[in-house]
Amino acid sequence: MTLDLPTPDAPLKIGTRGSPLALAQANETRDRLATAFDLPDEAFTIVVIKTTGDRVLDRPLKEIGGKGLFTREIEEALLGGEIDIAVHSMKDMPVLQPGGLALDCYLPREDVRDAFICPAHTTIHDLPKGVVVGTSSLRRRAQLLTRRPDLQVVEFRGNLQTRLRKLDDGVAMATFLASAGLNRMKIDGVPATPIAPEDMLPAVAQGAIGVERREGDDRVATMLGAIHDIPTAQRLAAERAFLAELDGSCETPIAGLADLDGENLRLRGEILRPDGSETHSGEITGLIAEGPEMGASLARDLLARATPGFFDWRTA
Ligand SMILES: NCc1[nH]cc(CCC(=O)O)c1CC(=O)O
Repeated sequence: MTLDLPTPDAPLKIGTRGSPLALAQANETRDRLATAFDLPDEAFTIVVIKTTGDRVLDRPLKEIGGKGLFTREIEEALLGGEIDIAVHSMKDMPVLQPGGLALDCYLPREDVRDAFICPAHTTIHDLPKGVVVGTSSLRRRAQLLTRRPDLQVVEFRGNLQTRLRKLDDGVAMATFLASAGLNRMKIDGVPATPIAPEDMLPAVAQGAIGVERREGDDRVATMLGAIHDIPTAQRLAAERAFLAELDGSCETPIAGLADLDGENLRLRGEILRPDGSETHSGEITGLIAEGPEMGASLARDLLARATPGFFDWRTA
């Protein structure tokens, strides 16, 4: 069977959000496919799609709510045939995809760590008492307040460039960003200090890019198979099973990270109250193949330790 490869006249259409980070991820996907199949860049087109999350910038993410805030419109374009593949930050992806779509191609994972962004200090412990830190992530807010309950947290929406400008303008003294985003955009001069996972456990799937396709699109499935990274898939299988058992999404204070060591996988997980007043963390190690069961089991273990009302804020 010969693979019907895209050409400049019939290019493969790559759907993505329009932020600089999303475009860097789409370009990386294109470059990997072009290299794998020895194709020119012109055999691909990048189609930018605006999502609800991109459109609504004046409200906190948790208020807009709903799953797939950054993905729904892109998935609709995929189902409608306007694009052939969709490139996503796996951190933003719900654990289940809509019917008719498959998300089983992952690029090699970038740095998983959060970075502390602050011109004046290198760790959260050096910040003066009571100063303002900006973040729109409930997880980072809760993890910060666990360690520094004296600090003030303000909502920080917008892409990386917008957030850095807010620091310059003095809206906050520090913020957090995923190291992966900084590395992928190759921007220099950002006052960033990576934070060890022991000090701040990252979000489930942080640093991983997933490429989604239509179910049954065998041509695209074969192409994506050539750029798929199995270790990343093994780690995400455990992390996303952990998330699924907690019924969480990107905007709940949940952290999880799997690492591989030979045949073994170690999964660390953490759940928090948004104000940092209660956290439960744990870890589990086993065979890589058992990652999904380990994820579910660690989640149940943490849930069993949560005091009554731990998750009530979600429906409040
Ligand atoms: N929720 C936004 C989002 N989704 C993925 C990344 C970073 C890149 C990644 O984790 O792969 C970011 C921004 C950030 O956390 O700084």
